[in-house]
Amino acid sequence: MKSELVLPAPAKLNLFLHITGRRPDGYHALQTLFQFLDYGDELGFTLQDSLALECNLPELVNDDNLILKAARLLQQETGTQQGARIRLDKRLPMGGGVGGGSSDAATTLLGLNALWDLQLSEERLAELGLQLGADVPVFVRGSAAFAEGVGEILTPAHPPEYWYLVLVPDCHVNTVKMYAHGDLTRDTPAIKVCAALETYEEQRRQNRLHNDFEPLVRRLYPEVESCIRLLDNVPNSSIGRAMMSGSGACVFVPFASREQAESAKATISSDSGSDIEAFIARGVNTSPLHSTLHRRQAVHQLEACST
Ligand SMILES: C[C@](O)(CO)[C@H](O)COP(=O)(O)OP(=O)(O)OC[C@H]1O[C@@H](n2ccc(N)nc2=O)[C@H](O)[C@@H]1O
Ligand SMILES: Nc1ncnc2c1ncn2[C@@H]1O[C@H](COP(=O)(O)OP(=O)(O)OP(=O)(O)O)[C@@H](O)[C@H]1O
Repeated sequence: MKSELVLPAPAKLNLFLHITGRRPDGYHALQTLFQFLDYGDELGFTLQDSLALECNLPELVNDDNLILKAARLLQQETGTQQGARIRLDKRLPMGGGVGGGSSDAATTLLGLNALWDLQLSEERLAELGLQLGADVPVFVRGSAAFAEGVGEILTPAHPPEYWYLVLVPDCHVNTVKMYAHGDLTRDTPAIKVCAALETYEEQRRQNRLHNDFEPLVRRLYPEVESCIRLLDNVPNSSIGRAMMSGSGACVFVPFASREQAESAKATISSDSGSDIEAFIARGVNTSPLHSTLHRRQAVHQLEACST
């Protein structure tokens, strides 16, 4: 039986997000700090003649799925005739602002590049990824980063790797609609990359970080507003205030340890008496996708040495 290449597709958080302008093509100029979470979807890749996608959520199996788009883009780019059975175990909330679809696309680009032995550089894969979505390049590069442009100009960053309690409000926020909304703030002054990175932790401690989507999304989606209030008002040992990721809906709050995040999660579910979906994950500056691929490469090198 052919073996399956199993790879993670981690979530991301936007630790802050500024919209600094709108380009002539309608896309928005951003400045944002991306960090990965050690939590996400799982993909499995097995060689076969044709392309096929399987998923625990059957409604995600369609031609618009970014996984199939990424696989076809690689076939077009390289002319390869190879195919694959791709298994998606979907765990990340959709329309959650944690980049699930984009991460799946990036894992597919890196996974099939390895499975089909295409030898494309990470730089080329990031360029291909940008054709699929503005959030794909950071997942391809695999390093926490300060991002500019539409999110593709990346400067590696090393924010503290806190534990996060992430609440998943019971609503889907449509990214395209939020970017198009008349009330969105689009004129946050641009900051210098070195200043942004040097002062990040101090700004965070002083609760001075912000996400330009947040006021609009809180106003339009009461579910998001109430999750942020819940995180800010329930007594807990968080080390900062709650913020929203991307264009929403997920909101997150940092803790110094997993235990503290677990205990806040328990307090929130008992005090609020609600069953809001939540998960705990660690912020990591190297993508779990890249850690897995590096381990796999090291094992292959060891095997090659011992034969
Ligand atoms: C909100 C974020 O998640 C922050 O990281 C991203 O900016 C969204 O990235 P994404 O979901 O990968 O977005 P894409 O799939 O590339 O674009 C969807 C739509 O969002 C709008 N869009 C996206 C990114 C951007 N910098 N400006 C935009 O105006 C465009 O109308 C675009 O047609
Ligand atoms: N593999 C995929 N997984 C999830 N959604 C996908 C996928 N491929 C395409 N989509 C489509 O993309 C939409 C948004 O998905 P996603 O989960 O990436 O949103 P998001 O977390 O808000 O992303 P972002 O933070 O990049 O704005 C979904 O509603 C779905 O229609």
